[in-house]
Amino acid sequence: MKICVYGAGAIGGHLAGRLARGGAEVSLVARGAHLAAIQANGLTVQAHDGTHHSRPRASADPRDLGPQDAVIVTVKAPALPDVAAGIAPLLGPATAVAFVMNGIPWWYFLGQDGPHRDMRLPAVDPGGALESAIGLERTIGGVVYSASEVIAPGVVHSEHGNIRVILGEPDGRISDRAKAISAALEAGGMPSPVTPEIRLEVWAKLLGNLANGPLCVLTRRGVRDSFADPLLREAGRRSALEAQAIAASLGVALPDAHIERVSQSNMMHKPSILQDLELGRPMEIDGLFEMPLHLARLTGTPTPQLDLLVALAKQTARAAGLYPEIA
Ligand SMILES: NC(=O)C1=CN([C@@H]2O[C@H](COP(=O)(O)OP(=O)(O)OC[C@H]3O[C@@H](n4cnc5c(N)ncnc54)[C@H](OP(=O)(O)O)[C@@H]3O)[C@@H](O)[C@H]2O)C=CC1
Ligand SMILES: CC(C)(CO)C(=O)C(=O)O
Repeated sequence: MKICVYGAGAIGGHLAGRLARGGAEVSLVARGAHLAAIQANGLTVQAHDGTHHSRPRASADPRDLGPQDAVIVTVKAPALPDVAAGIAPLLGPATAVAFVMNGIPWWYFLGQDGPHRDMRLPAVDPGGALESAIGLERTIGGVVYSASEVIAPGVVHSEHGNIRVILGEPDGRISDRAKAISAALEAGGMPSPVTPEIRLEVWAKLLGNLANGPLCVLTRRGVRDSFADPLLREAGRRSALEAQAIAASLGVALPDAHIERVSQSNMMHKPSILQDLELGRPMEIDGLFEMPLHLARLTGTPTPQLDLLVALAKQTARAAGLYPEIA
């Protein structure tokens, strides 16, 4: 299977390494020193099951890579407009595009029954660029569990954990194309269930991002160090409860076990949004923090703690020049 990973940093690098290990014809779009290192020395993934080395085709320019069976998009949300502008050369008539990222995805309400059917989300798809360039028909949703970091150009480190990539069609069908991507990932050692309920999985993951993300941005420490303070662990639990209430207001019922799971977390890992702050990269505030709160306001769900923590995290991001100032 011919698969291109678009934005092969921490997560995309891990997935590209897994796909190569499983025998897929994998290529990747990356840039800068990371790309130069991959082109010169190959891609190294340090994971719980060993260190994997591969030599995927790599370029900053999708035109070098040509049409694919599938594209897996793993950029940070602020880079999505670049993907919309650049992806055309990778698309053949039947190319599927899986968005394997955190946060509320741009396609969330498209084709979904309910009061918000077909509502567009300009904060995560400015100007509808992704919808125009890719469209709902090609789109597969994705959720990834893999605490990862680019620790040196060309080298991705993944903290031991219950890694997986959950894939799901926005309309809930279990499609052959999702199963094919899943099989390619699993062949390389990445568990990859295909679910009929991808929106539930989006929220299950977001629960964790909202529980630890704003707090870790404020403490500037990883999850374990932040949650070492019982008061902050309890604050994380309350954020998760508020996120659970937003999901419920949209008809997504997350079991209480998820609250316990995220508030018991002892990950050393620094959430990727904190990695961005530390490295001076645009932060995924809108998809991960702001969009869920927008949906809370839309459904009249009170989120007093998240309102405060996200406002503080946004100030931190603004002060670092990594999130737009209030106009
Ligand atoms: N890291 C983690 O542990 C986890 C992350 N996630 C989610 O996964 C997604 C990806 O995160 P992560 O892998 O950490 O992000 P990274 O920043 O590590 O990876 C994204 C990569 O895409 C590259 N990129 C962006 N735009 C372009 C472009 N136009 N052309 C070529 N390359 C481009 C970036 O390059 P550059 O660095 O130069 O910008 C970077 O190497 C996010 O939604 C994140 O929230 C989910 C679970 C865990
Ligand atoms: C922290 C983690 C692994 C889960 O909340 C994550 O999704 C991230 O780093 O962005």
